[in-house]
Amino acid sequence: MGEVDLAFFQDPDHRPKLSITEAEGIPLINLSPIISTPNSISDPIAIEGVVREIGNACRDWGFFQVINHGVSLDKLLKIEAVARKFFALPLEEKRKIMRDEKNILGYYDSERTKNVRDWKELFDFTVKEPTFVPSSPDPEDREVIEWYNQWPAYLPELRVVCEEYGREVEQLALKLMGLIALSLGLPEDRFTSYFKEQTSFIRLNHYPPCPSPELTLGVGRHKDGGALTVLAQDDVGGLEVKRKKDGEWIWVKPTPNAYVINVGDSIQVWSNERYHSVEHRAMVNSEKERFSMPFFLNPAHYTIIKPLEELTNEENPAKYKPYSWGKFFAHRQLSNYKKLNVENIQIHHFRVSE
Ligand SMILES: O=C(O)CCC(=O)C(=O)O
Ligand SMILES: [Fe+2]
Repeated sequence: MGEVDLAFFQDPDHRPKLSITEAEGIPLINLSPIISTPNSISDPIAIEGVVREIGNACRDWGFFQVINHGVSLDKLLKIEAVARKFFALPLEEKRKIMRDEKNILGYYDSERTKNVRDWKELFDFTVKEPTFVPSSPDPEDREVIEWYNQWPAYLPELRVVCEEYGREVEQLALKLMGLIALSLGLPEDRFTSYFKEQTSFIRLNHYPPCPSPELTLGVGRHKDGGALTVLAQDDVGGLEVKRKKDGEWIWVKPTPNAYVINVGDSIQVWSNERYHSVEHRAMVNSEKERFSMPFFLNPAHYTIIKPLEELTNEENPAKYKPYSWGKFFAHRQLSNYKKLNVENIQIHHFRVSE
């Protein structure tokens, strides 16, 4: 990536501010009471405390960080190191495993968010191989296709390290869904069946230094469409979250060996807006490259997403009409390739008007 092309310029309203606000940061939650180690005894009071903290964070912020999360530091360090090696490969090597409209997994360097180019390159891989997804967003089209991972021939360790890491971070994501269910007064396994044939994937993001960080973003403002995102970021920082109470963009200060967790659109709908999926974006800077790694926990493609019956009643009727996760997801993926003239699909398109 050399000179900054106009396609990367954000509209003036959406350009990053260079002064950083981190006065009231997102909550930091210690998961040690729920992560069992061979000698630990689970303490119901401590677990209740964690559930309460998670519920409050989901309600007030839609974002939180977790420490003592059970993912081994060794696996995290290994994947960070191999991600650096991968992005340092010559472009022609990376482009050999380029993703496209049909084979969506692999390398990509021209992603758009809300039709503006993001200053980044990425590598996507799925944790369930193959992953079944609808072939198109068209509701009449019943065809389902299979996604397979693509791995670079010159870096065989990438596959091993990514697969090992994926298994651990998936456990953390599912555990968090259990805690979120409890925080909503539901059984811990309330969401489990939605993820049997999950469409989750992991993304390795590389944000190279950018000569015009005041005009561009590494990822433009957006909400994550799935259930939950479990993000590892390096110590450079750049993630910003739109604070619910006043709409201010807040810098998420990197915490060593912590994950940043955010509620996705699906939880907003399932919870009938007890919890909200919140906008976020990633800034770039002119000096340092940055790496981040989100795990997007997504339901099976055939999941119909709608407010849970347990959380709705006559006084609090469902705020959303049911929609197919697979078709929503297929629509989102397509918009990464085609410059759309209309707004990308959003959950508010299914919102029942009040
Ligand atoms: O890199 C980051 O900090 C955020 C990435 C992100 O929000 C995304 O990929 O959805
Ligand atoms: Fe995101």
